[in-house]
Amino acid sequence: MARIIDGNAVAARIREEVKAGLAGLKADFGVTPGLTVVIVGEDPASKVYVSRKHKACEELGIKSAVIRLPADIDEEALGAAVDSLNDDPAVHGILVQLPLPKHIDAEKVLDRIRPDKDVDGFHPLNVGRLAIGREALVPCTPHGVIRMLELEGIQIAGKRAVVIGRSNIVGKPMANLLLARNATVTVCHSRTPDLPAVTRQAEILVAAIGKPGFVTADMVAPGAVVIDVGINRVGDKLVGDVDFERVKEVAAAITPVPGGVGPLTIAMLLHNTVKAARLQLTK
Ligand SMILES: Nc1nc2c(c(=O)[nH]1)N[C@@H](CN(C=O)c1ccc(C(=O)N[C@@H](CCC(=O)O)C(=O)O)cc1)CN2
Repeated sequence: MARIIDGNAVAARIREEVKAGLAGLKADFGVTPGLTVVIVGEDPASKVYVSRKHKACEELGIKSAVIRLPADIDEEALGAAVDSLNDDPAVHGILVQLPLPKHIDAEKVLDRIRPDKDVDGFHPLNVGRLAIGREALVPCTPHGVIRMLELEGIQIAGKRAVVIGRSNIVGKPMANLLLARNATVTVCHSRTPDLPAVTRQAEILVAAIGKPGFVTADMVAPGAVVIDVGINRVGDKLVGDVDFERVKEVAAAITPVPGGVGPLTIAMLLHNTVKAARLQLTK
């Protein structure tokens, strides 16, 4: 049976690293970094995630603020709120919680965040810098997966990695991060012919599709490392994109849902907030 990777334990180790980074910022510049999260509307899951982000900041000693805006706010008013955070020197990190209401063009709003305050790493400048191997603020979830592999002692260089899903938030940055660490990377998606034949080649398989139980045991090579990025609500249960119970019998290591990749998203946000502050202070 596979080793079950404990995402909460990995997140705790990352928070210790962030603590050291915070102490370094204090010592070098006398600064405590500030993160502001903007949430629009009343999506229940988003509210939970935003309050977890706030709590995680407070626990570590990062200044945290949450701006709550009504669901019917127009795009320009939301953009103006971002502009004022861009101009506020006490705010080192800005995050607009997704999803946004349908009438708002999320891309336009995210593009308005100053790239050096873009702690989500979604701004085209950060996306491009990551793609060409330059220093960047990197999306939290895929960066968390990389840190998890590293801290768990799982080798990436020289491995065949397959990423299922090509979203801008997870799939594409995940592929770029694995490539930057010298994996041989294949990205699969809804138009990939014979997807199981491709996934069976993977030594590291990352599932980021958003379909409960999509990855079945016959799609996984014996001894593979399986990382489940899916967070799907089925009834009152939270399940991943991987059929955990069966795949764990085939894989060498696997992440559960909940308790796998999810906790790393917030830990890496803390990391990015400290990194953003340092970027701004050393300009
Ligand atoms: N601006 C952003 N919006 C969203 C992001 C993001 O990275 N930036 N990611 C997701 C939501 N998200 C953070 O915002 C997030 C998702 C899941 C978890 C987490 O800890 N999951 C736990 C279980 C949580 C539960 O019980 O509901 C787990 O998997 O163990 C944290 C943050 C979409 N929006």
